[in-house]
Amino acid sequence: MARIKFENVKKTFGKVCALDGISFEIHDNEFFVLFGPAGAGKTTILNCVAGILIPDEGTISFNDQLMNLVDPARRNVAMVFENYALYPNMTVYDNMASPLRSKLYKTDENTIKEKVYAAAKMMKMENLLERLPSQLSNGQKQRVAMGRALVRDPNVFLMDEPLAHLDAKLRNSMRTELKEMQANLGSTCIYVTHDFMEAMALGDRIAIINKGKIIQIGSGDEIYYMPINEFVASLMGEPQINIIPSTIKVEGNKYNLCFEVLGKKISMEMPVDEKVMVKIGELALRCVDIGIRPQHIQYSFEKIEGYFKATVYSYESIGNKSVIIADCGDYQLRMIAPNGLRVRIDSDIYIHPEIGKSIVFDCESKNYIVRYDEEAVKALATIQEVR
Ligand SMILES: Nc1ncnc2c1ncn2[C@@H]1O[C@H](COP(=O)(O)OP(=O)(O)OP(=O)(O)O)[C@@H](O)[C@H]1O
Repeated sequence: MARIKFENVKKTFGKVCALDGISFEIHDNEFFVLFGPAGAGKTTILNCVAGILIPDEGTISFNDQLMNLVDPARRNVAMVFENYALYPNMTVYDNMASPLRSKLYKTDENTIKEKVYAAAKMMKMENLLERLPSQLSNGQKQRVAMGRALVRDPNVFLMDEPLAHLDAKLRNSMRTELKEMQANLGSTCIYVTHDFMEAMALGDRIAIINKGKIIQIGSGDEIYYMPINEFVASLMGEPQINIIPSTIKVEGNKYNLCFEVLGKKISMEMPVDEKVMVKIGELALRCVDIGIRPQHIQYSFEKIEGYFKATVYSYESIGNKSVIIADCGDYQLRMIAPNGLRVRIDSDIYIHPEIGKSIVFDCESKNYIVRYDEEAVKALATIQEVR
């Protein structure tokens, strides 16, 4: 298994800059997730590790050994793709055995049998070995593709959205199996996904990629609770974080948060949190974006003191819960609600954001400034690292 290091790696395709001088290091045995929007550069990173692409600039090394010019076949990486890439006319057994029968890894048939059966056991598909790919479900095909990667002892597993084609239930169970498998093998794994839940569930660390740049690297909790900017905050969370453009008015030792809802000025006293107050004072903050997760917005359909009035824009189920979106004028607020409520679109809704759980962003640069309970969140991230 390997430590993998990128230093100032740049890769362009004509005028498109797919990787814009990125640097990062993946630890030995780490499950490292690449997470970001379409076209961010995630697959290009995998292809550079595999040797399918050669960087224009910068270096890639495995365990401090320079890899830029090493042939893909000699890098000993195992790739698992979204489209499985199985040989249609070979049985599951032969598909799984195929890497060990290649010229480079030529292995005797007894050893192949041992390895194929061990991988089949791990992927719980011993009963499928005689079937052809056409006789398998999508989930089973994906297991074969993983099993085929497992028969070798690769430096690194590269997985490009391997669960994307599976239904939600299977995706959940495969997620758990994948994590278990990786822990058992003690392997380095680079995993690309668009799915926030998958990134959180699998990644020892997550790298947020956008426009060929690494925006933030950290544990799921670290990035979720302390996103470096509003872009990262909006990627990390479903439904997306709410942003309320606000100003801070200081009256004596009171800090009031002022914002508009449907043309009406609202003022809420900011709860006292030493770190937040010190930052506001130090930076003389006046204009901020307040980030609040949907689960931290209280609502009622009856008037309540301290709640402000907005209008219901939509109410939609997202599985085992629903999301109410309220129209507040220049912006909308998302909040979590149970399924099965009788909610009328355009009706009044009374809202109370829990400012004491919010994140404060700079309204111009959109960068993170401070959050409530920052010390507790940092401690949580440290506990994770120690684990
Ligand atoms: N062979 C290529 N020729 C031209 N442009 C390419 C090529 N491969 C990738 N690109 C461009 O490089 C950028 C990064 O692509 P990449 O596939 O790495 O993104 P991604 O993050 O994996 O996206 P997705 O999540 O949609 O798969 C994109 O703008 C893409 O269009």
